[in-house]
Amino acid sequence: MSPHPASVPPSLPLIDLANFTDSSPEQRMKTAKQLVVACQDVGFVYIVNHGVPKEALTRAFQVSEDFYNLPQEDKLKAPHPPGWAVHRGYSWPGLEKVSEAISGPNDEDTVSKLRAVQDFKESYEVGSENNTDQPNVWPPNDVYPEWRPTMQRFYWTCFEAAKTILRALALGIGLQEEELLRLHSGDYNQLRLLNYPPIAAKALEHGGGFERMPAHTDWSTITMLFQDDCGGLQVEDPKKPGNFTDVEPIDGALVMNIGDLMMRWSNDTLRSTKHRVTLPPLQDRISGDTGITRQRKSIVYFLTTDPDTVVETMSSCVDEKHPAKYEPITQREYNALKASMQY
Ligand SMILES: O=C(O)CCC(=O)C(=O)O
Ligand SMILES: [Fe+2]
Repeated sequence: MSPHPASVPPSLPLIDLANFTDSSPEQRMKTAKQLVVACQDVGFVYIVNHGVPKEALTRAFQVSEDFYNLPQEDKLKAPHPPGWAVHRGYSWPGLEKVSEAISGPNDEDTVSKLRAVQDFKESYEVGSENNTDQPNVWPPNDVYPEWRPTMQRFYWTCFEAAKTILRALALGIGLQEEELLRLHSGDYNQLRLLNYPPIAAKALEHGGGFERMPAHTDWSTITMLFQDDCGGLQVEDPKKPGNFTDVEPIDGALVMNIGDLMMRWSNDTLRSTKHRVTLPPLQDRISGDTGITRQRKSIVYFLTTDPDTVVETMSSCVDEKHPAKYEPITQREYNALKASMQY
């Protein structure tokens, strides 16, 4: 698939961050406000000139590809620890979901094709080496020596770019420019390398609601997402719940979205919107006569604050008509609260 053609308007607002970094104070403020409006309306925005160098991104995707091409037994040498308290290392969800998805024509042929393509996604999560709450999990060095240094470097490359976004958001929402960044040391972010293996389209089509990744909101303050040119990411239309719009890949653009924590601190002014990953658009869906969809890769960078810093509702989002809806909270308390709501 070729990248989104320039003649077609993108499905989300698009911000050129060069208008924030290299321009007059008026232009900076205008861009910051545009970013905030997009985050209020949709909660999702394309950003170009985002500051992640193209070579660094190409390299991260290449190294990710090489890692996922390793034999499974090698990938499993860095397993995600059991349970959901720690988000590190390699996650291989197994075959079960695929077999659950066969609620359509349950013929032998379909089943064996599904087994051949295995699961919806695999992922690998990386944090800062300074985060003792969630120590990194790495494979032994001889498995793929490039993996660890490349991903460690890329983690911080993403944070550098994120700083500009946090500055623009703060300014646009009426805070001091450094106010949001001050809450993010960078040591509590999460880099997530995702691989969606080729899958028989039937697994999803007859699966009664199964997706490559089901609809969810992000737990982060903000998320930056880089996708390859496959497509399949969709965002819920905030005005029409249940309706999802394609977020087509745009060459050179990242997709930024607001997470639950930022929504809370902004007194629900900024929107944490549901999104999911489904099949690529119809024209790109099937490869050959086997009915197998393309592989998809994405790289996600979740930002969050330091776990024990108390964060109050942003002063600029509270007035007589809009009293603060939420108590001050730390990220650690917030995560515990969310987990208790889920179980
Ligand atoms: O792969 C994608 O495009 C989306 C990933 C995502 O939403 C997530 O990891 O939270
Ligand atoms: Fe997400």
